[in-house]
Amino acid sequence: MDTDLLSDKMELPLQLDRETDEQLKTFIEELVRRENNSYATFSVPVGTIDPLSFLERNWDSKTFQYYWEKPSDHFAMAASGQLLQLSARGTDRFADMHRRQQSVREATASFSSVFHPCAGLMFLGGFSFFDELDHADWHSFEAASLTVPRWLILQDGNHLSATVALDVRPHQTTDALYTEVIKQLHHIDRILSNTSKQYSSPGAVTADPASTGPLKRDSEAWMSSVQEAREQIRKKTFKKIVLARRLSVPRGESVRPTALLHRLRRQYQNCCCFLIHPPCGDSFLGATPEQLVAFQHDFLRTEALAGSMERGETAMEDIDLENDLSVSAKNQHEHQFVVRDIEQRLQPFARSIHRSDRPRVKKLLNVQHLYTPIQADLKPEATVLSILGQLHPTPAVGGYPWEQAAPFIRELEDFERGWYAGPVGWLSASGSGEFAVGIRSGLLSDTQAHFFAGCGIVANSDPQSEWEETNLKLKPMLSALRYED
Ligand SMILES: C=C(O[C@H]1C=CC=C(C(=O)O)[C@@H]1O)C(=O)O
Repeated sequence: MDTDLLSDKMELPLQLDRETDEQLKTFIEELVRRENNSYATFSVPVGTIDPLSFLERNWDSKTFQYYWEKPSDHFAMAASGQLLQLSARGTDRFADMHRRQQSVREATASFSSVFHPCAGLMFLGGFSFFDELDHADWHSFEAASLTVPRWLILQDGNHLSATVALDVRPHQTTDALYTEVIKQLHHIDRILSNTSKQYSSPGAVTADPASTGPLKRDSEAWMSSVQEAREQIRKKTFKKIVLARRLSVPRGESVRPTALLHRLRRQYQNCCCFLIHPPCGDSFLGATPEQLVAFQHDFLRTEALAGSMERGETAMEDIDLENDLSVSAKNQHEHQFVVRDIEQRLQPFARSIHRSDRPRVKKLLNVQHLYTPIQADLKPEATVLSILGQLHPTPAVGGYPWEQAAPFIRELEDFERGWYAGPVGWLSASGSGEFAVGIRSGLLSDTQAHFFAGCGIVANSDPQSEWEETNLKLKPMLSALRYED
C-alpha cells in the first residue's frame, strides 16, 4: 500500500501512535474510494496547552481567527484559518444558514481518535443584530456568517484535542490526502512546541488629556433619545426598548486582541469571552454575561438577563444594592418582558419549559443583573438555528413588542449596531451548539476601538441613571484596553 511507504518515510506527528496511524490510513483509503465527500476533519488528542496561547502564537490577521471561552466551565476553543465560510442575509438568514450547514455536514467525513461532541466538524461565527448588514464600519462582517476553520484546539476540562479540516479534491489520491493530513498535524505540533519566550507587549491606550473623557462624551444627545423613547412608551407605541450607545477611542497599534481576551477572561470568569476576526478584517470581541442558547440533543438552556445595579464597595453595600435591585419595580418590570417573551417564543418548539419563579442575581465585577435561567425539553424538529431565529433579539437587547420597537432603535441610535447584541457562538456536526449575546463587546479596527453598551428603557426609566448604567457596562472593555478615563 502506498501510504505504508509514505509513513515509513514521514515522521509521525506527536499526536499519532502507530495504531491510530493505521486507522487513519484505512479511513483515508475508504474516503478516497467512496468519492462522495468534499471535506474531511481529523481530530486527535494534544498535550497540555492553553488554547488562547495557541491563537496568540499563531495569530494571522489575514485569515479567520476565533476564540470562545467560558472560564468557569473550563471550556475553551481557539481556531484559525478558513476552510469554508457560509453566509446569509435577510429575514430568512437563520433558515438559510441551517440548510447550508446541513449540506456541508452531509459532504464531510470525520476521523477522530478522541471522544467529544466538538471534536470534528465545527461551524463558528455569528449574526448581526439586524437582518441586513451593509455598513462601512462593519465592512468585514456579514449579516450571518459561519466558518469551518482549518485548525481548532478544544479544551473541555481535562479534554484537549486538535481538529484539522481539509478539502477532499476530486480524484485526489490516498497518498496526497494522507500527506496533507500529516503535514497539518506537524504544523500543529510545531506551534504547540514553540516555547519561545519572546512576549511582545500586549499594548495599552492612553486617554487624550485634552478630551473631556470618553465616558462623559455625548451624554446630552443620548439622554434625549431616552426621553424620546419614554415619550413613545407613554403613547403606547411599544412597552420597552433597548437603546445603546457607541464609544470610540483611538486604538494603539500594538493593542493585541488576544491580550484583551486574556485580561477579560481573568476578570469575567462567569462570562463568555469571545473573538471573531474575519480574514483581513477587524476583530469583534467581548466578555458577555448573557447566554442565548445552549443546545444539546433535545435540551435547551437559555436565560433572561435584564435589570442592572452597580456593585458595592463593601460586602454590606453590595448586598444592599442586590436587595435594591431585587425589589426595584422598574428593574423587575424590565426583566419580566424578557422572561415572558422568551417563554412565548419557545412554546412552539418545546415539550416543556422550566424556570424559577423569581429572578436571581448574577454578579459581575462591577455590575449585577437580574437573571432567570430557563430550560426547555424540545420537540425533535427543533434545531439550534431554528431556535436562534426565534429567540433573537430578546427584549433584553431589542424591545417589546419587537416589531414596534425595531424602527425606533434605528431612529434613536446614531451608529450601526453591526454584530453588537447579535448571537455569537458555535455549532457542532452533531447538532449541539452554544450562542451568547454579543454585548459588553467592542470592534477593533486598525485605528479605532468602538465599544457598545445599552440599557432597557421602560416607562419610568431615568435618563441620567441609564446613562450611568451604560458607563458601568463599558468599563470592562475600556479597562481591558487599559483606557483609563
Ligand atoms: C444591552 C445590554 O445589556 C442587557 C443585558 C443585561 C442588562 C440589561 C439592562 O439592565 O438594561 C440589558 O438588557 C448591554 O450590556 O449592552
